[in-house]
Amino acid sequence: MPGTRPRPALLRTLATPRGAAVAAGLLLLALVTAFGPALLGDAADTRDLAARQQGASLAHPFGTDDLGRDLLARVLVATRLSVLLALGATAISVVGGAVVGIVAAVLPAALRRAVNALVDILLSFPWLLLALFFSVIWGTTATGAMLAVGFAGVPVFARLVSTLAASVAGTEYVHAARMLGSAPLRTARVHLLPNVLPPLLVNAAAHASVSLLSFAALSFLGLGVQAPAYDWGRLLNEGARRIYVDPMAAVGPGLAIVLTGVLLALLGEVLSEGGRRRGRAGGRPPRAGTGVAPAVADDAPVVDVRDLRVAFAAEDGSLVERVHGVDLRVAPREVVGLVGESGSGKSVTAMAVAGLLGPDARVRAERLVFRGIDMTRPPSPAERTRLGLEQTMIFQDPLSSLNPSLTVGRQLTEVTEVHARTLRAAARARALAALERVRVPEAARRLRQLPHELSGGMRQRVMIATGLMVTPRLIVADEPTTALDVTVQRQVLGALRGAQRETGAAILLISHDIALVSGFCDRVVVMRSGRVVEELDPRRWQDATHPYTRGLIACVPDMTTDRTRPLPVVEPEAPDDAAPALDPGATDRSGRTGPPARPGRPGRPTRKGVPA
Ligand SMILES: Nc1ncnc2c1ncn2[C@@H]1O[C@H](COP(=O)(O)OP(=O)(O)OP(=O)(O)O)[C@@H](O)[C@H]1O
Repeated sequence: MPGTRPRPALLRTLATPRGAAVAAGLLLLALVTAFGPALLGDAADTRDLAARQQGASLAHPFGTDDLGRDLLARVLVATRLSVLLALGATAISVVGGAVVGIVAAVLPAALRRAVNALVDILLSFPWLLLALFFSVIWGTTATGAMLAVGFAGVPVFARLVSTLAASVAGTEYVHAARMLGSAPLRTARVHLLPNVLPPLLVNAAAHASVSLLSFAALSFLGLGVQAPAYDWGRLLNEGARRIYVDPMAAVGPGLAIVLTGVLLALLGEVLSEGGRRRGRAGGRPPRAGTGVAPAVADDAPVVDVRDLRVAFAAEDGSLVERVHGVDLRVAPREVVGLVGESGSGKSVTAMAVAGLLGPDARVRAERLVFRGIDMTRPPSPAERTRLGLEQTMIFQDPLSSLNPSLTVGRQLTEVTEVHARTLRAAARARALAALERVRVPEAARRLRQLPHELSGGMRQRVMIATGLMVTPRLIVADEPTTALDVTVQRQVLGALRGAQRETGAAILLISHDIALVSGFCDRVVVMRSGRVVEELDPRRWQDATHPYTRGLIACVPDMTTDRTRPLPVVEPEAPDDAAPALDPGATDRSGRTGPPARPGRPGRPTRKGVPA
């Protein structure tokens, strides 16, 4: 219903029949665990030699044991020890695995490989075998068995956490948070944990079921809980001796183990279902914040690039240059279009300007300056803050640019928290105004929603709204409308234009669509194979001199185009085999010096269908 807040995903999942059954089962299990020993302790321990080894009856549904004690009462009382030991073992596995996984993720590559290799070796052993091995080390006590089962599960979670941490750490939004100067602990808390925790919890619930079974197995073998204490494994052991005479003596504790195991496994599925309902994505959150006084004169170029060269390491370790000496200047408030076929180096050029190329990129330039900041070297903390406040990036896929686990409002207000320490209420009011200005309907409700709950066009407008949280000097829009239909494209471009007028920012609009760029930009820079081939005034296409530009323009149909004939095609360029590689003095974004230069082959084709 419009205007009402949607129920959290987990609540919606619990409202399903399976969710409700799991919730009821967990409640029952919790009640028996909490109150079983107090309510049934006497019945479970009262000996009645006259009634020893009885079969199932109304008075004793599971029968009695060797000393005439009621087996149903004993199974119920054993719930506490069985469940708590399984949960304890699971906690050891999860915490131990998380520590090993996170430490492995931050270790230098060689050590990380060593830890991962050890984890792989441990994972290749059958789990119960590992548990038996550890139980010999820790001794045949209940605590020893808990430690054994717990430690046997550590490699499982170590592998899971290191994989999750590595995948989240490589996302655009974590990269952006680092660029904003967010402290490592804050980045871990705000971006890593919320994305790593849900899959970790899902796996922990499912793993608790395995721990329960393993624990029962150890106790059954006499390696777990020792007399006079008892858990389900021990009761099963005692009952198994009489299984052909009184089957219920073994079936009773067996049922308790199986039902609880199924319940915990279903809990994992319900949590996982809740996670799926929330949707998933990766990406980069907005750069936002409050305006700061510009550190350079307002009429100085926003972007000043001369002879920019960017290379990446090929698989054989050689460096392959992808951008070969690009010159680019963007004046304040200027809207510059960067067009060219796929792989022509548009995005790499823009990412170099924004300082967002990863450590695998080797950047060299005579000049690579964003508003007085030299982008060829790592920024100082003050420069990092300015970059966070003065640049806004809008990518093609907003779903991958927004943190899937944070609400729209939280992401819009992020930088105000990091840099400006604005009060949360003030930041939210600003975020609401920003959403309204880019015409996001029901802005107040949208602030509370997660990115996947918005349409593609709306997400893109949220990205543009992030630019309105600050006073950006440059908005880099990398194919911002490619994934959208034509009507929504117009709305998004309108929002972008509005944001530009309001903030006075310059725009670098990247597109392979020369028709779109010509209607939007003051100037168009045409790129091919990592080089700028021509710069044009979009109102004077007829002045284009380069055959490639002329070819691109000829491919755009107009009202006079003969629809019976195929559109012209731009001929592909010969592969750039002779691409020069960087010299050893080239630096990557972290200031490291590059390896010796060696020429190599470009890895991607340089041509894609020219836009119609
Ligand atoms: N991290 C990387 N490692 C290796 N090569 C890369 C990397 N990033 C980009 N490249 C290469 O650099 C070249 C330019 O890529 P870029 O993404 O800038 O092209 P583009 O013009 O933006 O194309 P598209 O429109 O398809 O995005 C391509 O050959 C690409 O394969």
